[in-house]
Amino acid sequence: MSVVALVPAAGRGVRLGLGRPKALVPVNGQSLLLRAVRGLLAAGCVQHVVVAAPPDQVDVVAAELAEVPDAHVVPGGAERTDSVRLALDSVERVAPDARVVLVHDAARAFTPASVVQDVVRAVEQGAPAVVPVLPVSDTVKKVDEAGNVVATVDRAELRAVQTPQGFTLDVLREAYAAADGVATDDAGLVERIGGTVHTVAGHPHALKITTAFDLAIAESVLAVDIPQDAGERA
Ligand SMILES: Nc1ccn([C@@H]2O[C@H](COP(=O)(O)OP(=O)(O)OP(=O)(O)O)[C@@H](O)[C@H]2O)c(=O)n1
Ligand SMILES: C[C@](O)(CO)[C@H](O)COP(=O)(O)O
Repeated sequence: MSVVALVPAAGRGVRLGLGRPKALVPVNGQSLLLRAVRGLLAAGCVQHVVVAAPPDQVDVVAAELAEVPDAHVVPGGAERTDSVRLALDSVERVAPDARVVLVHDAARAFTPASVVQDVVRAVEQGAPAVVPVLPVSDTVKKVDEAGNVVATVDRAELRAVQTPQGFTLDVLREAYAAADGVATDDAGLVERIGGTVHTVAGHPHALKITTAFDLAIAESVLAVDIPQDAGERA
C-alpha cells in the first residue's frame, strides 16, 4: 500500500502578479512546484505524486519535473477543487496500490518534512481526514456588508488550516463524489458528508505563497538552508 500526493499547481498566480503560473515561479533558482514535489518525496512516506498543471502548460510542467520519476502531470481545471478532482481521477492509473492520499498546494513549497510525516502517520493510525493547523494570532472580527463589526470571534476556537491535508483514498473519493460546487479546502468536502477531520500541528514555514510579500519572505528567509523544523509549531 502506498501514499499518493496530489499537488494542485494549475493556478494563475493573479495575486502574485508576475504574469505566469505561480507554481513555475523560481525562488533561488528552483520553482515553487519543484520545491513542493521534492519536499513531499523527501519526507520518505510518499511514493507517488500527481501534479495538476495549467491546461495550456502541461508540457512545461512535465519538463520542469522531468528529473522526478515518481511525478505525473495531468491538466488541471478552472478552480482548485476541479484540479484536485482531475488529479484524484488519475490515481487508479498512476498509483493503483495507494490507500492514503495527500492534497498539497504547490504554493506551500517550504513545508517541513515533519508536517508531511505527521499527517501521513495520523491517517495511517486511523483518522479518515487530517489537516495541519496553526493557532490564530490576530483578534478576529465578523463584519457586515457595510464593514461594521458584528462580533468578536473567540480565537481560542479558531485555527488557520494548511496543507498537506491527508485522507484515506476511500473518504476523499466519497467526498468528491458528493461534492456540489467548490470548497476552499479538501477537508471541507469531508465535513460536508459528515466526516470527522482530525488536526495536527502545522508549521509557519508551510505558509501559502500568495502575494509578492509572501514571495519576499520566501526569498529572504525560507530558501536559505535552515533546519526543516526550526521555528515555532502549534
Ligand atoms: N484552478 C486552480 C486554482 C488553484 N490551483 C492551485 O491551488 C493552490 C492554492 O491556490 P492559490 O494559492 O489561490 O493559487 P492561485 O490560484 O495561483 O492564486 P491566485 O488566486 O492569486 O491566482 C495553488 O498551488 C494553485 O496552483 C489549482 O491547481 N487550480
Ligand atoms: C487549501 C488551502 O491552502 C488551505 O488553507 C487554502 O484554502 C487554499 O486557498 P485559495 O483560495 O486557493 O487561495
